[in-house]
Amino acid sequence: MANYTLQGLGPTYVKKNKPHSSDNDLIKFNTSWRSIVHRKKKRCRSLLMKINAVVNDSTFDFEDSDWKIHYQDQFEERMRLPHLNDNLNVTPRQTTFFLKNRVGRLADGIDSLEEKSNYVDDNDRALLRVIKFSSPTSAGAECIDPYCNWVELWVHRAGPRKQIYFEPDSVKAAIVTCGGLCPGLNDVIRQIVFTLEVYGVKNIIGIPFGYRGFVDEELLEMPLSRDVVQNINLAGGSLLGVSRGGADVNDIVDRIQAKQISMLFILGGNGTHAGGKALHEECQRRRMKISIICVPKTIDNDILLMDKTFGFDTAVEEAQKAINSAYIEAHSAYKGIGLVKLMGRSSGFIAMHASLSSGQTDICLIPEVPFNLEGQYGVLKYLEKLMQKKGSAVICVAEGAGQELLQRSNAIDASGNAVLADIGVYLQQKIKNHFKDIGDHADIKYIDPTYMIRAVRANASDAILCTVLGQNAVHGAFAGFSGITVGICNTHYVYLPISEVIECPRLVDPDSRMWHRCLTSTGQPDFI
Ligand SMILES: Nc1ncnc2c1ncn2[C@@H]1O[C@H](COP(=O)(O)OP(=O)(O)O)[C@@H](O)[C@H]1O
Ligand SMILES: O=P(O)(O)OC[C@H]1O[C@](O)(COP(=O)(O)O)[C@@H](O)[C@@H]1O
Ligand SMILES: [Mg+2]
Repeated sequence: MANYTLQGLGPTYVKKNKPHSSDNDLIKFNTSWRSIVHRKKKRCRSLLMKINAVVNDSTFDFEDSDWKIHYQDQFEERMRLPHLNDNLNVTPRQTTFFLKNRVGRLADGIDSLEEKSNYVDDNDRALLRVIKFSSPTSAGAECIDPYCNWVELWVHRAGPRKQIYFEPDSVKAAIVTCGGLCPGLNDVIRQIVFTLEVYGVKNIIGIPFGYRGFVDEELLEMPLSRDVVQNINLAGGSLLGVSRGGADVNDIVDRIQAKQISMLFILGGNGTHAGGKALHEECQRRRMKISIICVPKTIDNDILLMDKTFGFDTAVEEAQKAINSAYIEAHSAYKGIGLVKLMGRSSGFIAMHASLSSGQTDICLIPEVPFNLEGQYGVLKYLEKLMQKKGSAVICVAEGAGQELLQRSNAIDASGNAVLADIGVYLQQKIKNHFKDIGDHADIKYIDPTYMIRAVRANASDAILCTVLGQNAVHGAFAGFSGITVGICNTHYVYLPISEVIECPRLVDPDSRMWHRCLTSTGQPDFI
């Protein structure tokens, strides 16, 4: 039987034998596998891409009875959490974070307290993925080998450890919030401060306006305590302020050294995480005893490996309100079309989820799915049909959608992110002109709720997520980790190395069940 090689994944998959198959089956199987692989390779949108990156540059022989073990070993190595002990000789002490249980009343009327062992062991793990796909053609399948064998992949469980690597008395902790706003920033700041104080930390500061707050002499650090942060979760925004762009890594580390910061909590998205990783590496190079812990923040939900980022749920809830308004406007107008543009520079999660939750979107356009405006199968023709059939229509478009239709400016913002052309205004104009050209009437109501969906305070579900992430960030720092981020994977809270979550933005997978559910709900066809 011929050997065959599956390429294009980074690693080379060598299959020597396939039991119970003819060579013809092999070729067919190979082709379908390859096409899946190619579709997935183009965009770094799936867990599979992440997993395959694990075995980059290596050849996997799936005939080797131990291939799973090798694969898992490499995965474990990749998910290993950087620790202060990697290049410093630091000894731990017993934790100062106690969970006390009231067990009874003593004779003198005083409660007796018992310390419970509710700590997380460094060897505790959470399962990264939980579906066992029986074939590469199963919807949304993420397979490692051509037969889609089940491979358990574990990541590190977050939480308080019995041993800690800092004396709380001598800790100076700093918090900084970078990038754009996101609901829940204040909730995370608040929980970090609370938890630090429970450990016994007294010296806590806030760095104003993102990374630039380290180096701009005019920006003063803000002392933080339970009293200061007590009610900040009642408002949106960030107590500390945010910014894009900013400062040189070396300058920031100089300032960290000068300020004698020993724990740094960085709240931000993929850009911020890239900065956090660079800061961690520079601090390591200088052999500084500092824990740098990131907390992923973005309404776009574009961070790899995690179920979701905080702020996303709230943003979707707000976005849904805009879609509801667009529907009411469109439905009440004579031949009304409601058009809503939502954030999502490279990922369409907000548009997809808001369309699903509102149930009122007829057309959802996201950056991950190309579409034509003109032509027999284009959006405009479909819109004509909708108007004839229903008398009104609602379109939800993500800001990064259809950029190829627009003139690019090559402009970038202070952080180096591309400044996108306005697809909302462009669509509004195109629709208006189209209906005029065909001699029909269309009353377009355009809503751009951009900043309204992220300036609000966190909803209940995000507030809980922020609480857990904020607390776990502090536990991670005391456990001596540095260069890590906190997240939620399959409903469990975990620590991940920063490098693993920012290789590329997480994207909506057009082959996923979620996108297909969105299509089922809107009823829209392919626009290609
Ligand atoms: N590759 C990088 N290395 C170091 N710092 C970065 C990098 N990318 C972005 N930053 C910094 O991180 C901060 C936030 O980045 P930005 O992309 O605006 O937001 P987000 O973190 O939400 O993606 C900015 O101060 C920016 O200068
Ligand atoms: O106007 P700003 O502050 O640059 O924010 C706009 C950007 O905010 C986002 O919603 C989120 O971006 P970040 O995750 O980088 O903060 C992008 O989709 C959008 O392009
Ligand atoms: Mg970003």
